[in-house]
Amino acid sequence: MDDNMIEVRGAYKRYGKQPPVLRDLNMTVKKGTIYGLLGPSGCGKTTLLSCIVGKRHLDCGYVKLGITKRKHFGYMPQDIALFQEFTISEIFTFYGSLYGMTPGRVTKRADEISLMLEIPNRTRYIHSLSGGQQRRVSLAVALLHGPPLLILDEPTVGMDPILCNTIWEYLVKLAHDQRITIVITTHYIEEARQSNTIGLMRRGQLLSEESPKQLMESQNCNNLETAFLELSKKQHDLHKLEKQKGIRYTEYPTLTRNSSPLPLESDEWFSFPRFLAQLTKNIKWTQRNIGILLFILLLPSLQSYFFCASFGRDPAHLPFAVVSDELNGFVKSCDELPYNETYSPLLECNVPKSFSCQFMKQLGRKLDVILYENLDVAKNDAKKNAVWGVLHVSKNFTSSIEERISEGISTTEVAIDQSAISVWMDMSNFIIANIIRRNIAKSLIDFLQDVMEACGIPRKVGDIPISFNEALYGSNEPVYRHSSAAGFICAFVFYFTMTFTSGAIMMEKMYGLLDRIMVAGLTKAEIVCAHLIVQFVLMTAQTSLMLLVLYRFYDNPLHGDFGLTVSLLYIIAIVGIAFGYFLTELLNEERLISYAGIGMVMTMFLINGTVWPMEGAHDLMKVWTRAFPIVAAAESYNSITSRGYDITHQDVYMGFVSCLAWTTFFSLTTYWITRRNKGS
Ligand SMILES: Nc1ncnc2c1ncn2[C@@H]1O[C@H](COP(=O)(O)OP(=O)(O)OP(=O)(O)O)[C@@H](O)[C@H]1O
Repeated sequence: MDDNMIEVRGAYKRYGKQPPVLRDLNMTVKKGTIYGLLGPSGCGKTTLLSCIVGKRHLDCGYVKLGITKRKHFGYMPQDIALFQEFTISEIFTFYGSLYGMTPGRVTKRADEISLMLEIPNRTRYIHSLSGGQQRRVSLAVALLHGPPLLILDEPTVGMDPILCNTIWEYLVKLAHDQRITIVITTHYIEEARQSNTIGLMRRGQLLSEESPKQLMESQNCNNLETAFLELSKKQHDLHKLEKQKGIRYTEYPTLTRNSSPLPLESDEWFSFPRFLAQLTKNIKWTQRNIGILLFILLLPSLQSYFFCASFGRDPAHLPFAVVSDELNGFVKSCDELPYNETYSPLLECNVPKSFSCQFMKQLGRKLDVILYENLDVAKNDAKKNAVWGVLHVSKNFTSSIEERISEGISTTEVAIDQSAISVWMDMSNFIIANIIRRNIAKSLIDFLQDVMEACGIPRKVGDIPISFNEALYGSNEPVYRHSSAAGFICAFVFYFTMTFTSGAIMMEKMYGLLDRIMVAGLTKAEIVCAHLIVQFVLMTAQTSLMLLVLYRFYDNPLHGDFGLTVSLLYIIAIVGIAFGYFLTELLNEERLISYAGIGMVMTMFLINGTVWPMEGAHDLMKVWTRAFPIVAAAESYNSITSRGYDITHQDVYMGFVSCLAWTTFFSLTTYWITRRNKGS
């Protein structure tokens, strides 16, 4: 190994169940040399490099390196892998900090490399550069810290020949003067003439590893293209022969996943300067995307406002038809009554002239009463959805009610029938139908109490004989929104943190940014901590605004300890973050993560009591849904805010326990999937 910078022996690698990409591959790269790795598209060059830099595990075999630290790599991936919202200078500063360079050294190196690579003004943003310019910046990042080993995946694609030549001259000089080892892949075979060694790769194997001169001599030709063609033909003929003889090409070794260790052990698990570089980058990214930031900050409070302003309020202005036979044929409306009161011989007091008018007066406070003359026309309008229903009062309503009051149990059958109000209703909307029924019943009681009062009888006599005392929890006039608020808040805090986490991670993952910064030495712990800090600042701002809307601007109940309430929200946010990480590892595709997130939050709304109390669910559902993330937390939140319970109450602490359990589950599963993915 002393002389060698890279040794790959017996390397096998495949993705899932697909045919192997590397099979029994051996490779040797000498220190201080340029190794040109050539081969057709899809032959496995990038896969081999990703195993060398430790992005992936080999299935079998090993990679040995002559370096001991990640920052000894200078890695330029095939993708541009640069943060688009940053300037060239900021990119240099970021990577310089990861590599532990002083600001002065970063500037000095950046000046040198920028000159050689003709990098544009360093105040320019990456997104404003052409593809070729971005590629040059990407190469500059790999060269920045002057590492002893450079791994460059197609650095010259899309560059003009003069610049390509300059780059090659520079690389040759690096290898010769500074004994830097360079592995470079390229599709331009002739370009690789300047390498010390050329590895020709085909179908997951190296066909040869020789100097360009030896290679051409051994294949009796004077250019590398023809040499590669000759070797490919020989490999093809050999396979054909082996096939004819019934020899199987190579058995794929039976192995367990991740059976080969990564070539470099991780650096120290946490370095403060690296963490600070990542944190600064995250903060800058958030500042640069002010639109997204405002959206993230304001959406929860806006949703809270929509929730409070529209959800759970009693529906108002519901049109309802009334047909009163008392009026028809006598007067057309209550306003036309010649006088309001009359003496009732039965009750022996002055009572309203028409009880149906008195009843309508009460009903009109709760519904939009529309008086009809004809019952059929009213019913027809109800069928046409013009009114929510029809209420019919008989001709002798007033006298029969009087009889019911005065005669009590001796009331005649006729009076009982004629005092009954008939109703036909559109029952298609559960909530509206029940509210109307409640309003009609309440109006009748209020009207009867009015009559009692007119006759000097205590109003109470007209009430139903149930006394609803002061509510133990909540109010005697319950508001539907209050009972849904807990489920709403918990589900939203979970969803927003999950979305922000998965969005941030996927943004870095998608363009190879995450791989690149990890190859540069950043550890998962540093990435997670830097993310958590930004996430917690945002989450604090989001939650404060949300709480302000819910509890300051609107009267949602908050009877329990405020500190406990906020602690619960933070712990729910942690579950959201853990779930966000879990999804990014499990699904690895933004679209699928969005579907999963939306699916999860919709399910939550259905089973955490936001839409309907779970007391109405099937017995089996009641049991397992309690184990679902955030359901126990929503119950806990409701118990704290509506009932004022403290942490010693089972309903409260079970919410915390459930959140901790789910966080642990998501974290461990994410860790396991991450390790598994490295092997795939
Ligand atoms: N993450 C992945 N999952 C599944 N298959 C993959 C993955 N990455 C690469 N492959 C497959 O592995 C094979 C080798 O790909 P690789 O990118 O290593 O080739 P390459 O020689 O670098 O190609 P190119 O020169 O076009 O970049 C290809 O068939 C590719 O489709």
